[in-house]
Order: sequence, then C-alpha cells, then structure tokens
Amino acid sequence: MIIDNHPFEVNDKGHLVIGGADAVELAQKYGTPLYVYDVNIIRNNCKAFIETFDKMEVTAKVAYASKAFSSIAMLQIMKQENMCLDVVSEGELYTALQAEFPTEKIHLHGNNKSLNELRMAIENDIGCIVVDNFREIELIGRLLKEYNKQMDVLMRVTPGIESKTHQYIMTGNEDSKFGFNLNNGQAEEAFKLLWNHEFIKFKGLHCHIGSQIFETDRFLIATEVLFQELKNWKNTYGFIPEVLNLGGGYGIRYTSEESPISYDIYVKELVTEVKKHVQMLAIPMPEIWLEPGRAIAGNAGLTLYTVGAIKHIPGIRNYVSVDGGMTDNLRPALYQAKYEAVIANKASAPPISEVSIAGKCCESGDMLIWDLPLPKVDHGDILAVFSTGAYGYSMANHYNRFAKPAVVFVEDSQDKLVVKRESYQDIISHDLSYE
Ligand SMILES: Cc1ncc(COP(=O)(O)O)c(C=O)c1O
Ligand SMILES: N[C@@H](CCCC[NH3+])C(=O)O
Repeated sequence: MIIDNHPFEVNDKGHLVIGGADAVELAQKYGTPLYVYDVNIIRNNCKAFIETFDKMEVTAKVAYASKAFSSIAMLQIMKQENMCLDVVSEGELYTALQAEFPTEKIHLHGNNKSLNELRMAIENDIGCIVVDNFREIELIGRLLKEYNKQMDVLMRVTPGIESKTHQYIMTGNEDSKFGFNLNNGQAEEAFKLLWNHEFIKFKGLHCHIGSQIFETDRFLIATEVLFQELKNWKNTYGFIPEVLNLGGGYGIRYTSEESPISYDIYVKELVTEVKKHVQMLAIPMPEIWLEPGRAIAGNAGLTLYTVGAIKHIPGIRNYVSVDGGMTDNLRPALYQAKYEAVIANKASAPPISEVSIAGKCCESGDMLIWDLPLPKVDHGDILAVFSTGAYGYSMANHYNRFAKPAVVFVEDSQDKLVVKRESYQDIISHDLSYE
C-alpha cells in the first residue's frame, strides 16, 4: 500500500516504510524524535534537474541550496550526484570543506557577508561569489587585490516580483533585504563597479524570487525582467552575460492542498524562456544555474516522534503531544506551515477522528499540526510527519534546552546514522561557571 500524497509505503505489519526500512523499527533502534531520509529520493530529485538540462543540451549548473539541510553526509551525496553547492555562511562553507566538496563548485551567498566569510571563500578558491550589496563589492575587490586573485562574481538582483508564498520567504520583491534593486538604478550602478573590474570576473545575474513557489509564471516574469536589464547593459555597455542564475524556490507537497509541478517542467519552461530572450538579444546562450534546496531534500525526509500525553477537551479539541516540536520543526510556528502525518505503527488504519499535534515546548504556539485525521491514538504510538527534509534539522534549535535529534539515512533498506543525537553534555558544553 502507498501512502496518499507522500512517497512512502506500508508493509504487511501495517507499519510505515521509508527507503525499504520499517519506520517503527528505526524509531526503536535510534530513539525519537528522529529525522529519516530516503536517499534514493534525494538522488532522484537531483537527477530530475540535471537530466532535464542534459536532454535539452543546455549548459547548466544545479547547486543544492545547503541551507535546506547541511551535513557532511548530505553534502557527500550532493558531490556524488554532480551537484554544485550554494552556501550562505562560514558554517555552511566549513561543512562543505569538511565534506571535501570540490571548492570550484561552491557558490557563496549572503546579504551581509563578513570579511572572514569572504576571506575563507577566496582562500579556498570557491567557484563564485554572489554579490549582494555595495559594501561587499568594495570588500571583495580589496581582498582579491590583497590575494592577487581573480574570482567569478554574479550580482544578485531583486526584480520587484511578489510570489504567492509566505511573506517571510519572499525575496524577489522590491522591499527586500536581498540584492540590488533593478528598478531604481542601483543594479546598474553596481554593474558599473563590477564590469571590467581588475580582479572581479563579472559573469552575470542572480535572481531568487522566494521559496515554496508553484506558479512557473513567476519565474518566467522574473526572467523577462532580468533580460530587460541585460538588453540595456548590452546596448549601453556591450555586456554579454555568461551566466544566468535563476535561484531556487520550487515548491513541494507538504499536504494534499499542494500540487507540485514536476521539476522537469520548471526546467523546460525556464530554458524555453531564456532561449526566447537570447534570440531576441542575438547573444550566445548563457549557462543557466539553478539553486533548489527544498526540492532536493524536502519530500525525502520525515520526522518520527513518540506520542506522550493525550488531552481531550470535550467539545473543543483533542491534543496529542509528541516528544519534539518547534525545536526540531520551526516552520509551523514561523510560517504557519501545514504538514500531514500518520501513525507509523498503524499506517494502514483508517482515520476515526481529528486530533491536534502539540510539541512539548513551553509555548502555546508550539503546535505541529492542527486538526489531523488519525486512527485511535495511544501513548507510545510513533507519529511520522512527512516532508520535513528541508528546513527541519537546519532550523532546529535548543529552546527549552532540548537536544537536537539524530538523522538517519536509508538507502535500499540499509539504515545509517549520519548525524548523532545531541547529548545534554553537548548542550551545556559552551556554558562557563560563574562561581
Ligand atoms: C538565494 C537562494 N537560493 C536558493 C534558495 C533555496 O530555496 P528553496 O529551498 O526554496 O529551493 C534560497 C532560499 O530561499 C535562497 O535564498
Ligand atoms: N526556511 C524557509 C525557507 C527560507 C529559504 C531561504 N531564503 C522555509 O522553511 O521555508
């Protein structure tokens, strides 16, 4: 039996199966809360992007946005799948270096890159820096001169497009902390600083309109806006872009309310749009770069919890509390994000009533799912919340001094611990005595 809307199955025992492994046995072996990934789904998500570009014979780079889930094992898989890597901080870059990710395939982002971050990027000869503001142009120029190195740079621009997504995960609108504004002349001003720079090899534009977006038309409109500017720069300065990075943001299914488009359709539509503009401008086809994060990791992961307290408030609500919450999945509290879940040890049982899944933080807003249809729930049941593979572990926190859960990868029925569960000693390890 296949679980509706999610890429998982149920075995003869009525247990949820992920990557060929029984989720209930994984919970017993590793404890809960536990993040579990089906590695084949991660690999297939990468292939969906890369193979579509290959079929269309377009030179492309697909960079995994490692903010979605960064760990040594995850980045090793990205390396095996020939992905490039987007990092936004020293910590993400450090993880990539520790995973021995090829540095020329790493791209550095960030709206406030520190001197140290830029130094680390330049010292390690990463593939590209995506410049975000004027101060950074100055810093990069100064550092490259100091190291006597040249480096590929893209300029992040905001095309002034609002995407249909949560306000906190929109980034292409004009009122954004990211990138140079295309409409008020700032992008052109930045262009003049970057173009023909002694040390900066200015390759083209970067644009990321937001996250969890389903309409391809938003990406196409953004592409059109970029080309309006590129036309201006070609006619005025003779600039021909070598690279166009159209960012990430491709939506995934969290619940049956979402109907994601398959990734090859995004790629095909984007390539067609770029080709159209390239022909109109009569310039060679630039390389197309994309930066999916959620689309690579999101639906490959789920979180297992153990059910604890159950509270019935007659006529009002049934609360089912689990042993994790906003510390391992911040998205419901931060974006009112919706999720679906099943009881992993009763995965084929039909629902009999609606319950609301509460986390165990000392916070009323620590609710993982409201009004979830489930079979009869008992203490000790294992709840599996789907689509937690992106921005779950990566946004986990220590509120209430909860330890971060472990992460297990499963591939072809073989499970492997890839991130250890934190201990309480880990949590206090940076505390110093005041006695
Ligand atoms: C610059 C940039 N690239 C890529 C991503 C990845 O987005 P997503 O996980 O939605 O694909 C983000 C996050 O929104 C981003 O800010
Ligand atoms: N953390 C966000 C996405 C932010 C993407 C980075 N700009 C989420 O969980 O949806």
